[in-house]
Amino acid sequence: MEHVITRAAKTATPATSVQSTRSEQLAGQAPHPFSTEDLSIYYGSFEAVKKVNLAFPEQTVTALIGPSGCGKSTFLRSLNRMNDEIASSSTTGHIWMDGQDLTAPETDVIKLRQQIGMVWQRPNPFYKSIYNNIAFGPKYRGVRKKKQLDEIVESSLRKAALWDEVKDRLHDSALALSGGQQQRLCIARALSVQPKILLLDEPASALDPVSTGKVEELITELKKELRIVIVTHNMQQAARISDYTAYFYVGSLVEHGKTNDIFTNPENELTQEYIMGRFG
Ligand SMILES: Nc1ncnc2c1ncn2[C@@H]1O[C@H](COP(=O)(O)OP(=O)(O)OP(=O)(O)O)[C@@H](O)[C@H]1O
Repeated sequence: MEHVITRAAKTATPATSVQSTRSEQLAGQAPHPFSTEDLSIYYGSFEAVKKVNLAFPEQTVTALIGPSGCGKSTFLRSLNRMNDEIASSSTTGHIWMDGQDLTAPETDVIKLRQQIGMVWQRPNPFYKSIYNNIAFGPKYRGVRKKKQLDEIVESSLRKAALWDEVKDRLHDSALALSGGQQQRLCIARALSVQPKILLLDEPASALDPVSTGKVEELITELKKELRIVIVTHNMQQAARISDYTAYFYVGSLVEHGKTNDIFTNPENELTQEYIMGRFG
């Protein structure tokens, strides 16, 4: 059974992280199937993310919100070890997935990034055909049979709600697609290797309202199969699509709880100010 997620105390300040540690919360229990424990992330000696404890329940969307520079993207990128690519970055604490500590040096990060897919703010399709964008990951994993690849391409594009728009031009360049279609293609590409978790870093911020709506619908559909973690500056979007919201401020997790509670009755004054300011 997944552990209950606590909300932060009303009076605490972000400087003294308001989340209790997992050892306090969950003494004697196994780690949550996908969670962080006292996760800190540094650039050199600068602590960009401070001892964050956060759990992501199955079949839910968690929105990470907060002012610019508060560590949302850094935290998100660390979940599949993408932050390792930044030379000055280092991590303390733990990221748990199914009992494994993903921060362990022996973690196979290539495999990990198949299990925890990521979609960036700006669509970044490969300079390849639509088909080959999707088939790339499965081929890399050893799928060779054309029939099997065809099936993966179709099912991934269907899941990303793009199949009907591209089924007659699968061998055209992916770069000929609109921005919104390219972003759904990037989601389909992440889905092609059957991830358990999808990380989305402001996936709709570069899109027009119609494309944004399609991506939001897609997220709501995909959460039936996946855990989704999304960074967004768009409060309406967070309120529409997420089940849980985590508010970050200068690297600390200030408050985390059910989205409806966070938006209607935030416990921490900082959350309240941010949400009122952004919503009002
Ligand atoms: N590659 C890097 N090297 C050094 N410092 C970095 C790097 N990336 C981010 N930072 C710093 O870490 C802190 C958190 O940045 P991050 O991008 O995670 O914040 P964010 O909340 O996602 O911001 P935004 O909403 O503007 O995208 C900031 O002070 C930022 O300047």
